[in-house]
Amino acid sequence: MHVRGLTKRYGEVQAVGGLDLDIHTGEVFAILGPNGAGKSTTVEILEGYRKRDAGEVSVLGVDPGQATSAWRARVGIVLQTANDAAELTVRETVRHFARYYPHSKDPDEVIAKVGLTDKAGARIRQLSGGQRRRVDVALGIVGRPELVFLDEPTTGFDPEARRQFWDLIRSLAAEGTTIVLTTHYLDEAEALADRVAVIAKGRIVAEGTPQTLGGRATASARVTWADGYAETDTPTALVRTLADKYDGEIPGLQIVRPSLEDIYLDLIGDAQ
Ligand SMILES: Nc1ncnc2c1ncn2[C@@H]1O[C@H](COP(=O)(O)OP(=O)(O)OP(=O)(O)O)[C@@H](O)[C@H]1O
Repeated sequence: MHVRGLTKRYGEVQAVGGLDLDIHTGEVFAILGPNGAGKSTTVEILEGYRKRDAGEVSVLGVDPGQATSAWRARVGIVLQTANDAAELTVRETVRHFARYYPHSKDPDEVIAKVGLTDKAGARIRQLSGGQRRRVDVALGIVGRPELVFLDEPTTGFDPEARRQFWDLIRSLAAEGTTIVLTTHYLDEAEALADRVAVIAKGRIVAEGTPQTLGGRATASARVTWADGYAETDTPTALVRTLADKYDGEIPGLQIVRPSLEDIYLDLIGDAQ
């Protein structure tokens, strides 16, 4: 996926202002950014659901602005469940969607994969919010897409459901599916993403692996021990000195690098 100079305005609001992005086949890519940063606008343009004002966009080798039904069948989009499906059962809904695609997966396998086998006969309206999100995901993947877009997929999930969902994403990724997700949960980005991009005010302000984003891996470390603390770029040297001083184990030793959230908040703060 290749994006250059992507621009979108809504009247006076510059939602996306010259955004460049490359997402590689088979990777899990997370798009982070504060409310109103332009994430949904960008993703909707990539999905072919929104027109851009300017810029070059290629998704699976096709301009989504000129999308054909053959291209759409290769792209999985996880939307919020439409309420018109409320009276159908989970199995009926997934079967119904499977028929839209030329090479769809077995609906019962997909239901099992999202952990809804026990609820396959339940009506959509009888499901909890988290269970409905799983139906959304089932509908997004039943067509065997090469690329899946997930917009804030785990909002409203309980911790166990989030972990199960992460496993599902990992298993999709292991099958070679490219995954683009937006999320406000930095632990989710860290757990799932090969690479992340931070968008602020319609532009990418940083891009990298969750481990190295914004200089995270080389950022100064905070070393704390029983009798003191220090911020240092050379924690190993400090630990060596302390080990000599204590002649062995350093009491209460902790070495902390900035979390992804620390880095993210710095990046967002700088962009304001
Ligand atoms: N249909 C629209 N008409 C007018 N303005 C819009 C429209 N959609 C989005 N915007 C504006 O464009 C900007 C970017 O919105 P967008 O929804 O892309 O942000 P986002 O990063 O997805 O935010 P969130 O994290 O809240 O979902 C915001 O200022 C928003 O108010």
